[in-house]
Amino acid sequence: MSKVHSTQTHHFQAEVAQLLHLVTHSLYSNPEIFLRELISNASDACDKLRFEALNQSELYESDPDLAIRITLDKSKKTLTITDNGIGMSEQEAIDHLGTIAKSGTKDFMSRLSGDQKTDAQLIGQFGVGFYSGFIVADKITVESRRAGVPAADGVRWVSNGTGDFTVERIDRPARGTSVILHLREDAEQYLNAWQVKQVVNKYSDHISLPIQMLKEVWQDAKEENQPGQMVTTDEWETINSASALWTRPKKDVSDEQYTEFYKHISHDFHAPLAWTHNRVEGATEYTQLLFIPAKAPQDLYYRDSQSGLKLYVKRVFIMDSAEQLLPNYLRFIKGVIDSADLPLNVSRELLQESRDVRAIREGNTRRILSTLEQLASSENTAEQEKFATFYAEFGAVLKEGLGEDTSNRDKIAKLLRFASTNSDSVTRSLTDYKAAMPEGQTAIYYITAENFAAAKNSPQLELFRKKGIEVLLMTDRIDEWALGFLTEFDGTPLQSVTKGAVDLGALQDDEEKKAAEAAAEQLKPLLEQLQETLKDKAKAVRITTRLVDSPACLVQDQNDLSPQLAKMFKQMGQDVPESKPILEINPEHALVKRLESQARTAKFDDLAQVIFDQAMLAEGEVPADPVAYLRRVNALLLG
Ligand SMILES: Nc1ncnc2c1ncn2[C@@H]1O[C@H](COP(=O)(O)OP(=O)(O)OP(=O)(O)O)[C@@H](O)[C@H]1O
Repeated sequence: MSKVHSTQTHHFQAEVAQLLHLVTHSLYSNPEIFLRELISNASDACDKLRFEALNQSELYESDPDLAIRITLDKSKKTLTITDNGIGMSEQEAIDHLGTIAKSGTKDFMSRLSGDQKTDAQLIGQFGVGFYSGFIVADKITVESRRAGVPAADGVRWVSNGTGDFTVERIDRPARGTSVILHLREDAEQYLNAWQVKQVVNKYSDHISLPIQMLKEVWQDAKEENQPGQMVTTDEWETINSASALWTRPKKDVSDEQYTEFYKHISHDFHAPLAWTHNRVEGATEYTQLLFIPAKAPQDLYYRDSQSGLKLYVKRVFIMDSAEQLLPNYLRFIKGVIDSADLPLNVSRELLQESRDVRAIREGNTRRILSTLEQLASSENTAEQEKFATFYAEFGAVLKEGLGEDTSNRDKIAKLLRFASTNSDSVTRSLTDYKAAMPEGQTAIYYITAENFAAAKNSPQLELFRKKGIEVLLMTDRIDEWALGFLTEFDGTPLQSVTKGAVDLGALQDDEEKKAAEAAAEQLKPLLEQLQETLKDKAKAVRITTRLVDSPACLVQDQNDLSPQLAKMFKQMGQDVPESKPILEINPEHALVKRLESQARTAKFDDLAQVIFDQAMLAEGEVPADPVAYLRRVNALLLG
């Protein structure tokens, strides 16, 4: 008894409809990319089947040889891409071919300018996955059956790329998916086998599965004076190299092929900045192909952001995002690891405990850090620019490594770049800083602040400026936390200029020190009165030599958290002990002198509070009671 199946009509998700409109109404500078996209999907579907079949070999049914086949039908004007991968159920076809799940798509859509030419170029680079079929087809039929379900549970999905699509249940004995493109008149060149082979060669040669087409042979004319012609035989021919790209020797892989491969595994539409490809031998054997992307993904800082390493075991795909193979601070790296030692049925839990995995992780880390070091120290401008791009995108993440990866701390520290009082751009390395240190300077000085302006104009830098001592300006949120782990670089201690009392050692002459001591003695009553007035706000009040133009500044006790760090921890939901800053005053400043002269008057209180609040403002912080601050300033202005 044959079942009657109804055809249902569904609407595309709004973003899909928008994308389709774009695909079908733009001019295509690069229509051929549809093949790359559809072959990539077919290859992913085969990888998924292989993985699911590791524990369920019956999913292979009687068809274990995975392949992608392209067939051309000149009379029907169709090009069909068939795979015997995982396939789709009816619901999966509705969900996956009617909505967009891809993470980069929103970003992509937001870049569209409305100008057809520029947008078309963008599509050419980015690819729009399955929907790129509509660049060349005015109708697409997808027929599919999921591995392991009966032939009667096949699905047919049809759309002409406007607002909706239909789905119906069909009988489909073959497992996997066929994407049938009904070619537009202006895309009939893709009925030509030679042309299709060219495109496959260009974009999809790295695919490790065989991509097959029916072999064509030359046939002479049967009658004299008639032209000969190419005829299609019924023998399948593999048209790509069909070996996994990472298994090939480096010299046999071109930059274009590496780039295409990167785009295939990362879904990134930018070319990678750099890659490193090695076969590692020894106690743990594996092949590593690691890419450094040019652009940070949007989810880089999300707790559940996915790592980008695919794990293969002896060329069998095992899993995506094998986060155990890289430390967390290198989570932006994409690539493939193919291990010769791990068991095929390795699970995420097993990976956690494996010695081989630890060795692979360490090997990967070393490689990435040395690749970055090469870019950073290169004489070649293009390479230096690559490093600058890398640093702008991923520098803050790299700093997490100072806390996470003690064994590579020195290597990471060498890669760090900062702005400084001598350089507005983030290009100063600790090595360069050290090399330029004047004699007598015994520490690397830095300041952390909310933003560049607050760092650069901080009163704490006045003395350093006066003495011509360079201070590194750090404005990444993570800096203070990360630098807490870097107490020294190449034997020289790092010292925050906002922590503890200022001690420039040999750089400060004895006279200055003596003058400060004398001032402290003389101003003792003032300091005591200030301390009493500000007891709710300041932990201590003391004289400083670090100020030149400002009356006062705030510093932290050597072991206290800065307000920025305290704020960050609080936002993360952690308990932070309350710590008050220390107010340091400049005995030479006219306002401090005024304060001294008003010591026993009614104005003292207001003046003291204003000086404290202004020191807050100079840090980029808002006074605890802004209205009271304004009232006091106004009273002083009028008085
Ligand atoms: N040949 C196929 N076999 C099985 N599922 C497929 C196939 N082609 C597409 N799909 C399903 O449809 C989804 C959407 O495909 P689409 O190409 O639009 O995006 P994507 O594959 O997620 O991203 P990208 O194209 O960047 O790889 C896929 O994630 C997959 O689940």
